[in-house]
Amino acid sequence: MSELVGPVEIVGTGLLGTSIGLACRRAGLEVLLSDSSPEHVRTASGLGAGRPRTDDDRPQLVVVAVPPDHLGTVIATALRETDAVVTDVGSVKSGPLSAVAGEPRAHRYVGSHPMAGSERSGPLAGSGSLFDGRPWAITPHTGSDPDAVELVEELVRLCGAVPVWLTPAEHDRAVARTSHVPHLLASLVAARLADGPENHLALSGQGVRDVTRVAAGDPRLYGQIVSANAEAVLALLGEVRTELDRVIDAVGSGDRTALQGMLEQGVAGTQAIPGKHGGPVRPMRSVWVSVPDHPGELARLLADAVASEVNIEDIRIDHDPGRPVGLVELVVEERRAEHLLTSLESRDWVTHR
Ligand SMILES: NC(=O)c1ccc[n+]([C@@H]2O[C@H](COP(=O)([O-])OP(=O)(O)OC[C@H]3O[C@@H](n4cnc5c(N)ncnc54)[C@H](O)[C@@H]3O)[C@@H](O)[C@H]2O)c1
Ligand SMILES: O=C(O)C(=O)C[C@]1(C(=O)O)C=C[C@@H](O)C=C1
Repeated sequence: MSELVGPVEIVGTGLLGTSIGLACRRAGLEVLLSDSSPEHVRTASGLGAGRPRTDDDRPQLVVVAVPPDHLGTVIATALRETDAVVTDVGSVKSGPLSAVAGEPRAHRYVGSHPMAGSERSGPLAGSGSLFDGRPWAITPHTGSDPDAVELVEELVRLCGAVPVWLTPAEHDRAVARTSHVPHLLASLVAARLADGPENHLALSGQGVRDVTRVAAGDPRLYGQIVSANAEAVLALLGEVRTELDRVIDAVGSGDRTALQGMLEQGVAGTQAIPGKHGGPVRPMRSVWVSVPDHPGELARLLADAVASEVNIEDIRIDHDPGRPVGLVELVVEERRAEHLLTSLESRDWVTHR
């Protein structure tokens, strides 16, 4: 049984690399940082994600967190220049594997992919709690050393994530469905807003923000991700095209039954997404609270929610700078929502039922 004692080297100190560095430091491991941008290494070090790697360092585990186009080269270099186990966190797994397959050192390589991130890039977007409770795919290849797989599993658990084992090919089909096609469709919807008249855009509510958030991600990064998974993405885009034609027909002909059938499939899709911790979906409900735009009010609301002994599963803040009051959405288990509402109201919060 291999034990992760460090040092852990992180190549690529952007959003993902810095977040992993912070999580490893939190667990007391020594973390070595490198990046083609010295400025990113400086920033990540300053944030407490580790220290710059030197030539004398001997990492136990190398985590490659560079953009997809560079993964293969950087993984191969790490295998050649160290004795370490090497993993990467790239969003597509077949490409990096084919870059090292057949190499004598490939037994030390185990691919992985945390299903956590953000529409932001770079070290300043990093967070040590990014992976808490999130699925993190581990995708060993047939030649992966079992000790190397165990070490990567330890990294995943140490970062607070939940390991999910898949083959590289199955992983790529899975993320085409859960990440890459959703991203493309979010971009298509968001693009319809770019030149929208101002008085139309003034009516942007939470719905359009929910549907388009990921579309703000770096186009260069997502261009590389989607291109690297073209086959699986294309198969699903073909399905979407067929369905889009059906929607156009149903709306155009006023076929309410067909339209409703399509919307019902959408409801079924949202219900198929597992709960945050990987278990079955627990019904959730949003509790809306008005929060005055004064320093400390949000902290007071959260303290009152904690005092109500209700677990907050998610929180969103809708704050229009022109308004003196922000609207905070607390997402809680449905069965606890009424208790939270009553408890907050008894503490003089204005809720929206
Ligand atoms: N953004 C997400 O939500 C997310 C989530 C899971 C996995 N990923 C994957 O993680 C990887 C990193 O993504 P990110 O969002 O952290 O990107 P990022 O742009 O924030 O960081 C990438 C870092 O890699 C550095 N870099 C680029 N080429 C390099 C090279 N050849 N050698 C060393 N450093 C190099 C860049 O300077 C940058 O600091 C990608 O492969 C991506 O597919 C991203
Ligand atoms: O939460 C987000 O912002 C993300 O887009 C994260 C997300 C995802 O689609 O779930 C994006 C790409 C990664 O490869 C993994 C995770």
